[in-house]
Amino acid sequence: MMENKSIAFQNEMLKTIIDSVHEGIVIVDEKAKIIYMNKSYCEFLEKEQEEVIGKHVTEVIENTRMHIVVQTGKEERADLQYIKGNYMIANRIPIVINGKIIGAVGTVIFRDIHEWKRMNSHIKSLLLQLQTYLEEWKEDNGAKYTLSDIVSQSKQMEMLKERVKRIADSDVSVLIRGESGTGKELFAHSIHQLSSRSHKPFIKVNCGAIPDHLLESELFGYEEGAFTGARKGGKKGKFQLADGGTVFLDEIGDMPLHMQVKLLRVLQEKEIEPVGSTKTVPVDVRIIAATNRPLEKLIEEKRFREDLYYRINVVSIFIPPLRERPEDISALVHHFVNKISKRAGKRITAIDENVWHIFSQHSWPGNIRELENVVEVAVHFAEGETITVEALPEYLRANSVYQLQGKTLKQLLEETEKAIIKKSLSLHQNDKVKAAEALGISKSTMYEKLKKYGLDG
Ligand SMILES: Nc1ncnc2c1ncn2[C@@H]1O[C@H](COP(=O)(O)OP(=O)(O)OP(=O)(O)O)[C@@H](O)[C@H]1O
Repeated sequence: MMENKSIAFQNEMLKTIIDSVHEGIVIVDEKAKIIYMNKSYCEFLEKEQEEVIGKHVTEVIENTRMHIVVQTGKEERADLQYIKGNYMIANRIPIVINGKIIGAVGTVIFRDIHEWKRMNSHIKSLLLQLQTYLEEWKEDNGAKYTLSDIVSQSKQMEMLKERVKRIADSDVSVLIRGESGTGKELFAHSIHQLSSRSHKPFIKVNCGAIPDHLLESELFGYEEGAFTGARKGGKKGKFQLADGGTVFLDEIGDMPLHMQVKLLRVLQEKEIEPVGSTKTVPVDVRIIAATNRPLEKLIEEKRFREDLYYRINVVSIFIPPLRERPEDISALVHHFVNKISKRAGKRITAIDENVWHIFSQHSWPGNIRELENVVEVAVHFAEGETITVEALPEYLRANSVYQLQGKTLKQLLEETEKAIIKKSLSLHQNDKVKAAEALGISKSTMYEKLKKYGLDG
């Protein structure tokens, strides 16, 4: 029993090995009937394994000599064999047990390495093309981010992520609110990724960026001849392209009223009517909308339809501005420093404490997008491996001077003096004499101040 099991195991193991190699391998018995042919060989000959097993080898392989090897018992190595328009290198080895020939093993590979290389580079270029298409497709149709791309440490954001996990898989419409640059688009991508629609397209429409007269055809497509300049054969709109997936309506607060009416009808009827067509087309999409505009106020002013508001606002997600979650700043800065320094080929190992101070005092009106831009500038302008205040954009440095935080005039003056001395030293490659000269102070005063501010190390 045990022995049987091990034979079955060995058989399976051998089959797996033989099938996993690139060479073509064939095994024949003493009558030159095929006992086994591996996958590569079958694929190359365009034959099925079941169909070749049991057949005489000459019926299956052109110009073979396997039937001769089982008679002569002489191995043949590196023989050129012409098969299916290719010269192959063939090896044929008899299997001998107790002096008796019981079969033979044959292997074939492509004749020369150039041919292999040519094939290889052909395949590589095909793969590259495929990759490019895939990336383009993903760019247009795929969600690029998932929840793990949303860097955060604050309680508010962690709770938000939990909420997103809970609602993502249902098909309800989600309205994402938050100031510009808070990460609304990131959340929209993540919701799609977590939903059962994730393998279907995620299509973004920037309602604020498309001119009024084009928005309808962008969203719902058009028929051939719908207007002058219309493409032959018409064009599919974003809703049709997203069928089965998600449409992300960014800046929905900027959608013109006449389009709001049409959008509402589509959401209610679940069908669209392409421009210039009289027929409707059913569509199955989930809606995620985002805005930084005060929709309730727009409703009061009759600039946003209340019925549409209720339709898209089944679940609403509010992303707090960065100034309300300062705990996230440090994690975000480290994340962006890593990302940007890698891309810029720079090594950044530290961030000066004054930089952290400025970051914690700033109100970040542009939220994470602003923070990312600031880090980008800082990484590029950093001299050496530390990001210092000098590398920050001018407006942040200027603002920081007016951050009094209950400090005495003496403290503020000292902080400023220290920053100026550091700047002068860095401008003069740490040459203390030159830095002192440039600031119009004596050498001894310079040394005194360096000691006072702990800059003499
Ligand atoms: N928590 C986060 N972690 C990492 N990157 C973030 C985070 N939040 C935002 N970002 C980055 O900040 C930038 C702005 O984010 P996003 O475009 O999602 O903001 P938005 O709220 O949609 O802005 P807008 O309203 O202006 O369209 C993007 O580059 C995004 O990758």
